[in-house]
Amino acid sequence: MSDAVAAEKLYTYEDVKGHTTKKDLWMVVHDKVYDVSSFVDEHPGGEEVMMDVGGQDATDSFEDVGHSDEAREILEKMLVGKVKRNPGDPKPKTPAPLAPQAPGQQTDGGASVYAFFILAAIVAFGAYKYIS
Ligand code: HEM
Repeated sequence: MSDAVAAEKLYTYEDVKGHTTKKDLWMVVHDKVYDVSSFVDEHPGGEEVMMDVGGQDATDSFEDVGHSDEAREILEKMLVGKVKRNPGDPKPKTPAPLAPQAPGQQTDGGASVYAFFILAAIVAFGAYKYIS
């Protein structure tokens, strides 16, 4: 089935919950439904963790590991549809928004500027020693 067609299919959490065995394992990641049965055995992180989230929303577990782009490509190939949310179902998990930067707060950019000056001072000191 092509991704375009698969993405049109809607499944409720009730539907997803019915697929929790190793041979028939579904999970939800970012509100999309995946049939990961073919991948359980090959998962570099082991089958146990996959079984743990079978039939459930695995977004947090998947994202917490910091999976590679390759892992995401594998995931997309197993897409079977989208979640149809009913009242009481787990809330959608959207990508973590970039934290708004409070004024005066130290930023990563600030930290690297700091590191640059330290480095520059070391180089300057080295050059001074070399010359004298
Ligand atoms: C169907 C969804 C998943 C796919 C396609 C997938 C794919 C992969 C791939 C390709 C790797 C190798 C490293 C990388 O490329 O990032 C990996 C590693 C890993 N995965 Fe997953 N994964 C899935 C779900 C999960 C879930 C739900 C967990 C739960 C915690 C998990 C835990 C891990 C861990 C701990 C590793 C690291 C293994 C190691 O380096 O020793 N994965 N996964």
